[in-house]
Amino acid sequence: MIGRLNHVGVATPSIEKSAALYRDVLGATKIHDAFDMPEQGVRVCFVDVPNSQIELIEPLGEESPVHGFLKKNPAGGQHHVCFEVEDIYAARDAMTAKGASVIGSGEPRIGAHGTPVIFVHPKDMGGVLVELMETPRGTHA
Ligand SMILES: CC[C@H](C(=O)O)C(=O)SCCNC(=O)CCNC(=O)[C@H](O)C(C)(C)COP(=O)(O)OP(=O)(O)OC[C@H]1O[C@@H](n2cnc3c(N)ncnc32)[C@H](O)[C@@H]1OP(=O)(O)O
Ligand SMILES: [Co+2]
Repeated sequence: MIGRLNHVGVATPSIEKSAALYRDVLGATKIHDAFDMPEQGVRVCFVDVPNSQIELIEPLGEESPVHGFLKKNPAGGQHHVCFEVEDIYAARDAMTAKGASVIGSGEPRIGAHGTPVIFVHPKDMGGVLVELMETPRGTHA
């Protein structure tokens, strides 16, 4: 069911500093402009790597889901992995049917690439927060 690894989410207290790390130390050549997603409580910046991306995420607002993570990991760290799926509703129903907890109401929300996403709780994913994202139309999974 899961398709391509779309991105690895990395929480950071400073997108600016983390972007400089990926550019100046790791040699990333394409750092996209950061943008706010108030409805998701994050500021986001994508760093291109061959065949995938790093998604730098900074908390936005007091209710941000990233706040708790940074309290435990003040320097930031690997936050989630995101896989592409063909049909987000079918993926959601499959997760629920297999006993994996879909976070929130279960209704997919629009993610950073403009397609619907869900999150599956780390307690059911071997300790890894898993994001499932519907593949943007016109691309392959
Ligand atoms: C959607 C826009 C963008 C995109 O790509 O499109 C993004 O990806 S934005 C990413 C930020 N948004 C989210 O992460 C939404 C889903 N996350 C959540 O709802 C929460 O972060 C949640 C429920 C995973 C954890 O909530 P909270 O931190 O309040 O819970 P606890 O601190 O009590 O943690 C419970 C339990 O889970 C472990 N945990 C927490 N975060 C992670 C993580 N990122 N990876 C792995 N494990 C995590 C935590 O250690 C606790 O474990 P325990 O053994 O019970 O101590
Ligand atoms: Co993500």
